[in-house]
Amino acid sequence: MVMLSPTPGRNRKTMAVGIPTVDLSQDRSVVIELIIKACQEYGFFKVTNHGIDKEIVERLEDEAVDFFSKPASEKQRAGPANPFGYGCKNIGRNGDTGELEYLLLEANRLYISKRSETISNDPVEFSCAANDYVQSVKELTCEILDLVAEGLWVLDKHVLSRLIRDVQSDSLIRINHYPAVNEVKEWDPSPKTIGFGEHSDPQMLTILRSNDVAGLQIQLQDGFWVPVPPDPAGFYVIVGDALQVLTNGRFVSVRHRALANSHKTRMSMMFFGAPSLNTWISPLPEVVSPNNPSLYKPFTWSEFKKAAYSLRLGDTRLDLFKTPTTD
Ligand SMILES: C=C1C[C@]23C[C@@]1(O)CC[C@H]2[C@@]12CC[C@H](O)[C@@](C)(C(=O)O1)[C@H]2[C@@H]3C(=O)O
Ligand SMILES: O=C(O)CCC(=O)C(=O)O
Ligand SMILES: [Fe+2]
Repeated sequence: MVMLSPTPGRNRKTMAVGIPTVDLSQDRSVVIELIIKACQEYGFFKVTNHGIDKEIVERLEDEAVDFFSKPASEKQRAGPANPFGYGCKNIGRNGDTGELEYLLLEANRLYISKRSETISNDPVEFSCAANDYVQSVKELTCEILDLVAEGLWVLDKHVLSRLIRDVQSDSLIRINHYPAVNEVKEWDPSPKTIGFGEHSDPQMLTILRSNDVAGLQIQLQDGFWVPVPPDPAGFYVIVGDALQVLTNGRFVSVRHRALANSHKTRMSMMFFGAPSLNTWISPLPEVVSPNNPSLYKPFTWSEFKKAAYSLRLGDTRLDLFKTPTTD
């Protein structure tokens, strides 16, 4: 990873850094080592040679382009997002806003089929595209979680992926659409229209894919923001709060944000891998020892979600679940 000096100019807190990239076709032991390192240092990496068919991605992307190009009154039929459905500018229930519109859906087959009726004039087409995409990215999530378990020397190699494969899994899919900005102020060397404000994802793992328009940034542990170059052929992997807890803080849930100051429309699709609502979340026994006691109180995914939804987007909700001795 090459570290360059901070970008000169007014926005000093942005830095050009190479994003860790994992070619999944490499030798398994190499892949595991790279993933563990990236999750510990950044909570973020890109995967290439992931095996997901380009056509599956493009079908959902085309469906999303059709949806977002509809008149506002038609899109509202799929909204308002509370939290699921079509949302415009409002994020969550506590006053957060951004320069975007989105579709947020539960990532299960029946739910998507039902919801498709308000999203598309051809609900079967939308539903097939979304369900095929979910199935592919869910498989990728599980593959990565199995590699993580192996890399952490966890005895039950599928302990993490089983949570996502569970039929009751609370995983979500989100498609964000950031409209093009007509007028980028020429005099401003670092325009910063916030599309989606800084936050960490509450779930275990997020798989993000975008079109070829920039905007995503991740925050390093020293506070610097790093722009992530868009790569429509790759997928970005984001460690979420739940995986930070399961690994007892060895992995970091990375803070990230999306800027919306491009002349071109940006579109991103996220799969948020989460366990079922009644799953207990606490560090895996293999990452806890007398020298390394649990940093978090056990909680259910439902309790954590409730806390997340009662807070603002940028709040560090994990603070509420730390064991008293760690403060
Ligand atoms: C402001 C909020 C939006 C959010 C729920 C929350 O209260 C805090 C977490 C937010 C977030 C961030 C990652 C995902 O985009 C999301 C769907 C999630 O699970 O947590 C959003 C929530 C949302 O937009 O409903
Ligand atoms: O749209 C993006 O690129 C990021 C959005 C995001 O982080 C989210 O929806 O949780
Ligand atoms: Fe996010």
